[in-house]
Amino acid sequence: MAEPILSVHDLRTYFYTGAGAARSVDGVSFDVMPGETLGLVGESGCGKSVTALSVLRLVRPPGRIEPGSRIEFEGRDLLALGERELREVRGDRVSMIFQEPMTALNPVFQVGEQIAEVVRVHGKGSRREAQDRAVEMLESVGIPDPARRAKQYPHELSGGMRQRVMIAMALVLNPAVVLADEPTTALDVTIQAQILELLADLQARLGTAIVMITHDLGVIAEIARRVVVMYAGEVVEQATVATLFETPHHPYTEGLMAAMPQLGGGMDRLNVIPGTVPPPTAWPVGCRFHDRCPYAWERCVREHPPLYALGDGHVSRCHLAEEPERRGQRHLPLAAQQSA
Ligand SMILES: Nc1ncnc2c1ncn2[C@@H]1O[C@H](COP(=O)(O)OP(=O)(O)OP(=O)(O)O)[C@@H](O)[C@H]1O
Repeated sequence: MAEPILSVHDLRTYFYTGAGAARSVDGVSFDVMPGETLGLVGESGCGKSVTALSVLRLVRPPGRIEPGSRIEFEGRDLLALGERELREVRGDRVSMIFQEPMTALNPVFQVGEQIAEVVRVHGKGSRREAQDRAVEMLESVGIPDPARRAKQYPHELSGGMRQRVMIAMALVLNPAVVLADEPTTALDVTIQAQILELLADLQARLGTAIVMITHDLGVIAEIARRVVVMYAGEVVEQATVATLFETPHHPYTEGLMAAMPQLGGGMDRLNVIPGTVPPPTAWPVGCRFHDRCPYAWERCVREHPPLYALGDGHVSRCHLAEEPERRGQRHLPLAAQQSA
């Protein structure tokens, strides 16, 4: 079996705010294999973005990656690298695509120049070569008339085009891993499908591993092979996409699935998981999902579940792994529903 290209091990990223330590990422581990697409899914506030920012060490104070966390990339410990070595990895070997290209692109530079700059900063070509490379890249992300578009400013492009520019920028140095943080959320559905297709196509051509961060299981179903489900700063389930969709184990995953719009399902109200993600300064004791869980019992309030192995790499942070007969029964009042 191949070695992972990226290994995140027991990652803890805390923010030291006035309200106490926000344990936004709280012991997260997962591996990314070369060339694969791994989905990272969960509701807003579960710690997905902070996980990605931590991998690139872009977390700023009052945020801090806690001692004991380990991030290995191509066999090197990213958390031990000096600033210079880190800059060589960032953008070159590991890059990121952000949700909102308007904030990630510089409004006062032509888009071609911005892509060329990435090439130059990493010493991968002269000014001229970098510009040619930028135009080539714009063409490969499906931008028509790329030489002309390269001379335009971000505000002159549509949202979908800007996202293509971001993708071009993230891929120009042919990185081994791309962290894509909700890259299609701000786009309408048709453009969203085109961008996902583009990413899948580029990945097949370039062999890049993609970590696709999203709150949308539909996106995961379309593009990923394996999926990591996050809740309240932790991994709560991990499986192949096929296993997760056929036999989800964690009640949180079940809830996310029930909330997915069904094809042809009309305008019926979607099932939503009752309650909200608690603030990271006050994760519940026991299972962090217990007050929103349809099956929780006393043990869930007391005992924080470990990641139970269910076979074939499927893991779930739920005591149902040991007491499956409890599924379908509710033993505690559903606090969030009562207060609603
Ligand atoms: N700079 C910061 N200071 C304090 N808390 C922060 C900071 N950045 C993130 N957090 C907190 O960390 C938690 C996790 O945020 P994160 O953005 O990773 O969630 P997410 O799952 O990616 O959600 P979203 O999809 O909304 O980005 C949130 O509760 C957020 O408030």
